Amino acid sequence: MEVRARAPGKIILAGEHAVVHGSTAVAAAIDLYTYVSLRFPTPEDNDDALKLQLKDVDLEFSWPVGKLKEVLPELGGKSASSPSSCSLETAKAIDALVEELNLADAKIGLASGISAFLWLYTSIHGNKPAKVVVNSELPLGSGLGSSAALCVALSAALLALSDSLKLDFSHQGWQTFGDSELDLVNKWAFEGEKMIHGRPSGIDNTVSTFGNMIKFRSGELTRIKTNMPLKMLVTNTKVGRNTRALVAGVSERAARHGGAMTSVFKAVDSISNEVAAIIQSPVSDDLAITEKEEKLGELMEMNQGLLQCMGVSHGSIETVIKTTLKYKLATKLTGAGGGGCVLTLLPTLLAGTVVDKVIAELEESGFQCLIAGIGGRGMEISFSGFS
Ligand SMILES: Nc1ncnc2c1ncn2[C@@H]1O[C@H](COP(=O)(O)OP(=O)(O)O)[C@@H](O)[C@H]1O
Ligand SMILES: C[C@@](O)(CCOP(=O)(O)O)CC(=O)O
Ligand SMILES: [Mg+2]
Repeated sequence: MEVRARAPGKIILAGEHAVVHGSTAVAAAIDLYTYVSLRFPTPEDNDDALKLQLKDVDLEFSWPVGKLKEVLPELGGKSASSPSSCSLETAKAIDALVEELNLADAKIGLASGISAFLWLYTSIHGNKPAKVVVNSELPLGSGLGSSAALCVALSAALLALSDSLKLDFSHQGWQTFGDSELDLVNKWAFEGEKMIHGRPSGIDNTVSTFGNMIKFRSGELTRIKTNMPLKMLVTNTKVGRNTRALVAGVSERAARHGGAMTSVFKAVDSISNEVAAIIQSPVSDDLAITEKEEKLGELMEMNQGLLQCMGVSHGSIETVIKTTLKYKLATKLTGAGGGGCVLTLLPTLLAGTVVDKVIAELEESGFQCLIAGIGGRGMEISFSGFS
């Protein structure tokens, strides 16, 4: 009896960080996924532990259910159908469990992901023994939303085997949920994101759950239908960073310079709305597409300038911007910044040889490039071993 769930990463086309402060942002799912499989042991397995295997970082953890009952006794009988936030007291108890794992300094960033796992698992399934395996096609901690993809895939797998969803176990292959079940997954995933990011806007878990392209503002999503081909080069600077710290840094700057930062966030809001309008407006011919691409490129550059004002750019990001500018291509960071991934708009009529040259030059500088499919599927699940 096993369920497998997958959830995509994302790119933010406009509005990261400002979206935390109430501005509009535009995001799209990408075709790189995080997978979570969940299996409950049979009585013959004689297994009385909750096990978590994180394949990407080659780590495995095991908590005897007796220990979970002792440390998190109040989580035994929570309702999967009503997502709730982790209390301060429970967060402390979970932190203590994670501290006992003695993670190496280089892997300390994983602690928040493991805490999110423990919170989501015990909230939905109490102290039941299980084996959970996680693996991802996304680079972790690089701005492509691996934290949200993890929380969405985890919530989907946990809910799929809970009593609160009625699902067709006999369905072969990947299937998605109805809108109200997707909503429930999204709400639980947001609670997980809170444990990882501190103060997430909810855009990453929402686009990972529902897929496609979305406009997002103050917790509300509007689906966007693209009316133009959109090709982005994603460059991973491979500079590690931490979303929680970057989000907190922007809030601190906003507290120091309230008036200026309010204007910055307002400008970003206008940029995001204009980006969404351009993407959705109908196109008649190649000339119209070129015009739209030029406007999008300009808006990306403006957004990047404002992200720099927020203090989340980085030398490595500036190097990518300078390199792509030589080819007259527009670039902005995506996600939390401070390193991580950068987006470059690839116009439809741009020659393949130019794209190859840009990629070669970026990779010579030690960066890693990929062209991801944009606006695809959201979260899905698949059952195996049911008869
Ligand atoms: N596949 C995974 N395995 C283990 N931890 C993960 C995985 N995906 C995400 N995480 C958790 O999410 C954190 C990265 O989240 P974050 O800093 O928000 O960057 P991003 O969401 O852009 O990848 C990791 O440090 C880890 O705690
Ligand atoms: C910076 C922010 O806008 C996006 C963070 O994305 P990521 O974790 O860097 O993939 C934060 C948020 O919206 O929750
Ligand atoms: Mg994240």
